[in-house]
Amino acid sequence: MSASPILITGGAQRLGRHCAERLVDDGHPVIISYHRERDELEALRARGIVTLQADFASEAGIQDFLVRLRAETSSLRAIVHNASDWAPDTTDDDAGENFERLFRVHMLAPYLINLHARDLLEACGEPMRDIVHMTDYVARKGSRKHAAYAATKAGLENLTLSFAAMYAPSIQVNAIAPAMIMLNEGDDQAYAEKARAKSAMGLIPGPGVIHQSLRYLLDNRYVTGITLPVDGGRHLR
Ligand SMILES: NC(=O)C1=CN([C@@H]2O[C@H](COP(=O)(O)OP(=O)(O)OC[C@H]3O[C@@H](n4cnc5c(N)ncnc54)[C@H](OP(=O)(O)O)[C@@H]3O)[C@@H](O)[C@H]2O)C=CC1
Ligand SMILES: Nc1nc2c(c(=O)[nH]1)N=C([C@H](O)[C@@H](O)CO)CN2
Repeated sequence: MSASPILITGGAQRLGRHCAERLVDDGHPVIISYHRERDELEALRARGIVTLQADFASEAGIQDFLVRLRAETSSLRAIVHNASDWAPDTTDDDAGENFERLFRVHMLAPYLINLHARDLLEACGEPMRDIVHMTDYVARKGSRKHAAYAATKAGLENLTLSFAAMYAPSIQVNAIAPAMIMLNEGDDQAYAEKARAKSAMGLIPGPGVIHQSLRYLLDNRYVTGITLPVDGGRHLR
């Protein structure tokens, strides 16, 4: 029986792409979702990674993705809910729409995909099956400029507890809560230095630490319902 694929949502760039490529190196078939088509996707496709378009900003988009996911595979080894919109708060008329969009991307999409793709995980013939939610250090701290983002990540963190209880023992459900892992385009040296100073480890590690954390959860059959901080000791500063 061939191995069941691992689904990584939002896997076209940055952390999700790094993990998708490393999981292929580890021998897993991988499916990613992407929001925007772009040339870089060809390199992933060339490695045999299946790419499915998705817009999780609406329930219709989430349901449409699920239909195409089921057409693509009859089982899954794991689901990594990585897709995310790091939108700052807005104070004008679209503040409510901004919050609702982040709720859909960070909470409704993982919730509906976990509910409606459970049977795909149960169909996996391998001994372990996993769901991993990518949350954020700020889920427990809040954020002055990304309150809606932080609140919806906190909701995703809470969904980890509920689904871990619902799905045990056949499916393990955990979260990874990163702090600064990699910079964004346009981040200058001053921003980078300020970001490094926020953690006890004083560095911006890059996406390898997320693959390591994901590997730990995928390989450990006795861990469920936890949130794994990967934040350089932010809480110590
Ligand atoms: N990078 C960091 O330092 C940190 C990251 N995290 C978390 O780790 C995860 C990965 O971070 P990072 O790689 O920086 O994430 P990105 O900002 O690169 O977002 C990941 C993907 O989410 C997709 N996405 C955004 N909106 C939608 C939507 N409406 N529907 C479907 N997909 C969508 C994007 O797709 P597309 O590109 O195709 O538009 C994007 O490629 C995220 O959950 C993030 O919140 C937490 C703390 C720190
Ligand atoms: N979807 C995203 N979420 C987050 C990002 C990002 O680039 N995309 N970046 C961060 C920052 O690194 C933040 O941790 C800096 O303090 C947080 N979330």
